[in-house]
Amino acid sequence: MTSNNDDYAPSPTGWVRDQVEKVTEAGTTAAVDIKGMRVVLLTMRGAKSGKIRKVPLMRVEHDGVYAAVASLGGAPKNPVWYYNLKADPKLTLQDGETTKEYVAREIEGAEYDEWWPRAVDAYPPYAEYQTKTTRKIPLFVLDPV
Ligand SMILES: C[C@H](OP(=O)(O)OC[C@@H](O)[C@@H](O)[C@@H](O)Cn1c2nc(=O)[nH]c(=O)c-2cc2ccc(O)cc21)C(=O)N[C@@H](CCC(=O)N[C@@H](CCC(=O)O)C(=O)O)C(=O)O
Repeated sequence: MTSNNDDYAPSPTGWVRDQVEKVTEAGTTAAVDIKGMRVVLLTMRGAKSGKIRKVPLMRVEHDGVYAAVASLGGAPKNPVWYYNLKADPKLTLQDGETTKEYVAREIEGAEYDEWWPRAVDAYPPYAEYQTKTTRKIPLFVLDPV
């Protein structure tokens, strides 16, 4: 997946766009946090526009494996990036200064039940978000390429 900037489409959400800019300028996701908790930066392809989309998420990692939580603060609908990854699961994830390629795989059942507590451990507000919606917050495991 190329990431030449001419087809990069910044987030329309100001505070998110600012965090992406800070990470890009500093060259590390350590430049930002949410309530002191760590953030990773996903780069993926827009499902319809084909543009490059950069999506910061809370850092959820276990034994070197990352997960992506499509929480959107417990909103009734999935974030749009969920549909990007369903359409094209190839992405890169930047953690600190390191960026690697992954393929996103939505998980369910026992694997979901294994990963949900890890997500809540990494960012406790996820538990509250899940109480705010009947939508089951989707989880992706990111398999290294
Ligand atoms: C606002 C919308 O964003 P979204 O994809 O719904 O994602 C919403 C949020 O999840 C996203 O902003 C996250 O980065 C917010 N966010 C987290 N969001 C989470 O869901 N979970 C997190 O853990 C999380 C942590 C986090 C930490 C720091 C930070 O700065 C932001 C964080 C958006 O960008 N819309 C664009 C379109 C985006 C897009 O991908 N369009 C597709 C079309 C897709 C389609 O229509 O099917 C395309 O380009 O083709 C627009 O309206 O122009």
